[in-house]
Amino acid sequence: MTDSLRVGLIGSGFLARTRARCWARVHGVAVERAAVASSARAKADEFAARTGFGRGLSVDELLAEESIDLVDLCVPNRVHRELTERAAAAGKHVLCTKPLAAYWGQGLGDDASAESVAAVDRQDMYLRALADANAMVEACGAAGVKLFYGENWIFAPAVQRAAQLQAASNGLLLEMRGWESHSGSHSPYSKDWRHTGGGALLRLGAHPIGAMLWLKRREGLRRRGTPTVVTSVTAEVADPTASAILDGARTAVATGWKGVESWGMAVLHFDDGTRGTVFGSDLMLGGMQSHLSLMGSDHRFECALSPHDQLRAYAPDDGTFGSEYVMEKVDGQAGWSTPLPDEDWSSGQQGLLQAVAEDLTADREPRCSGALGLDVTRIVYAAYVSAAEGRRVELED
Ligand SMILES: NC(=O)C1=CN([C@@H]2O[C@H](COP(=O)(O)OP(=O)(O)OC[C@H]3O[C@@H](n4cnc5c(N)ncnc54)[C@H](OP(=O)(O)O)[C@@H]3O)[C@@H](O)[C@H]2O)C=CC1
Ligand SMILES: O=C1CO[C@H](CO)[C@@H](O)[C@@H]1O
Repeated sequence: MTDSLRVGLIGSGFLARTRARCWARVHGVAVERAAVASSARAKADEFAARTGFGRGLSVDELLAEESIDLVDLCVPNRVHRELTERAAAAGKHVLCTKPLAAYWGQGLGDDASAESVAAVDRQDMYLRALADANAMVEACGAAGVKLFYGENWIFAPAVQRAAQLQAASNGLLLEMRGWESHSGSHSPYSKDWRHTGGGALLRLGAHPIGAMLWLKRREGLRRRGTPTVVTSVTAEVADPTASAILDGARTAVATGWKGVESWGMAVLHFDDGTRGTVFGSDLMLGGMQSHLSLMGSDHRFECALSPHDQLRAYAPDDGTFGSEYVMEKVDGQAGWSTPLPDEDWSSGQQGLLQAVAEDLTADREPRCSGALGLDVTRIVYAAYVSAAEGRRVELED
């Protein structure tokens, strides 16, 4: 048991910026923001200077830095496995963001096109992605380091409080509905199977899937002494922006997806007969929409992660509030808006890092572990099989 933690960050993009803010606010554990590495050393130096996150290093240097305890991976899905294995081999604990693993063209060669990756049979994708997720869990186990799965939804205060109230009720969660949606990712990697390994269902739907698995697992353990798990999945995916009819129409949502879906839905069938329905969509204007509805036998919760209306603002024009930020994926200020008072808190990013720091320094089981990430990967790729083959997929398949 220690009370300090030295963190190395890999990546200097969107998530890395969020993590840099959140690591600075962890309390009760002395977190040293030791170093950052990115695809290029210059980017790491610039990130360190801008955010105050230690110093810039190359990835090799960061992994060789003996004093770093935990590596926080904020890099495209394509490199999650490789960097997790390298960090574990270097004796470092790992926090890997969602999705834990993905199919981005393993086995096709470095020059495979986005189209050839997209054409791979979904069963093969399922097996490859799952093999990677398993390998990550095993590598960390063999090295004796912890693998944390970075699912922020679980630590959103709204979800945490709902889970606490649910535990206090007698009720059973009968139906859950969750979605994360916006109008298209900022990341150029996200449009391409070769980097992301899927579309909206993987990139956005992974969040509600993670939260649902976590909630039903807890509920099962509490009510019947065994985790409630998903046994089969039914799903649909599509890219409605590829429609020729869209040509010439005014379009504010992202377009140009390279074979990945911009919309996906999956029905999770739990072994107690209850259901979870998940949506991931890049077709929803109006900023980040993250919501979880929990319909219990004697209760109901509406967890509004984003937006929520703790603060509503009106501005006659863009620029009324200077260059102030409103919320994720909202660029303008004009009209009514919902500036989130503390987005890192309400999204659960802050709570996630607090939990990682506490679990590591207390040397206890991660509250959000690689095993959960593995299950999410399994469900997403089973969903892709279901969507491709038009059938319900049993997870033993
Ligand atoms: N709520 C959440 O939990 C969120 C999770 N994510 C996840 O975070 C990951 C990154 O996404 P995001 O931050 O949006 O993407 P960005 O494109 O904004 O950032 C990715 C970063 O990784 C760097 N990078 C790419 N390849 C390597 C490599 N081999 N070694 C070191 N650095 C590398 C990139 O450098 P360069 O720009 O030079 O290529 C860039 O700095 C994804 O897995 C995504 O799913 C993302 C957003 C939110
Ligand atoms: O939460 C999120 C917000 O959007 C990003 C880009 O689509 C996702 O990668 C991420 O998981």
